Amino acid sequence: MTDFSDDDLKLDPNFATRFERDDERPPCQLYLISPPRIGADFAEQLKQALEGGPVAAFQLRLKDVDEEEIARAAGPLQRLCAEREVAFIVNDSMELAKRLGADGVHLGQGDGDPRAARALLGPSAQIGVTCHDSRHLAMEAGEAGADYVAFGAFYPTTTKETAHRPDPSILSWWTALFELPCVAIGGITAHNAAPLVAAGADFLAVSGAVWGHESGPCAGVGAFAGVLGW
Ligand SMILES: Cc1ncc(COP(=O)(O)OP(=O)(O)O)c(N)n1
Ligand SMILES: Cc1nc(C(=O)O)sc1CCOP(=O)(O)O
Ligand SMILES: [Mg+2]
Repeated sequence: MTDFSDDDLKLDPNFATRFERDDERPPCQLYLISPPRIGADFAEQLKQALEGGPVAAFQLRLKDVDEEEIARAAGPLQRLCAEREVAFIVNDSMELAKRLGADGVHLGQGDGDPRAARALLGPSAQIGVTCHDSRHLAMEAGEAGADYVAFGAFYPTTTKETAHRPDPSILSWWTALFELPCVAIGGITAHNAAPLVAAGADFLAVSGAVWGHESGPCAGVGAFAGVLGW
């Protein structure tokens, strides 16, 4: 692919200010991300979260946890998701996604090639790719067969150290040009999500605002009702 810089790709200066959601696209949906570490009661917390409102996908994102432990934790969570038709996505490892029979995998820039994931997981797997604040990375991911591209971190977050801070206009730019869904991630709460929805995010990926909600994860999901129009 031709190597454009992201500045080359900002062809229309109006993209910087055009925050009008394309009515042809499906409504923005919620994509839950697990906390980086979970306790024995997490299946109950996930159950409560899924009672709070419609959730399209759940990503098991455990950090500094041994793969066998992740596999043991996954079973009950995967069953809860299957019962509610919530896509169960594994973070980081296409091999673990294969082993668990997950619905898909989320790959960061250092987590492997989406083409290899497709070959391993098959045509129906949902493969997502982190694209930070880069139009170029997003187009590369699309060409490599990703099912969604993820931009972030839109807001400060304590869930993870982040080095990129895209402007919401990247979502408008993406949705004006491509049908492939885009995910917004990073520090998203029910209170700051509106500009991302207006800019065209197909999914809001959220962790801390749900698991850390003062009234629990059911209320944490429910808080998004207004901004997501449930
Ligand atoms: C939906 C979604 N978007 C981005 C990420 C971040 O992935 P990555 O860059 O690999 O960082 P880690 O999550 O592995 O710390 C994600 N997990 N999910
Ligand atoms: C996992 C992750 N990836 C990010 C990125 O920018 O790629 S930000 C992030 C953390 C998401 O959790 P919270 O909703 O608590 O901020
Ligand atoms: Mg990763």
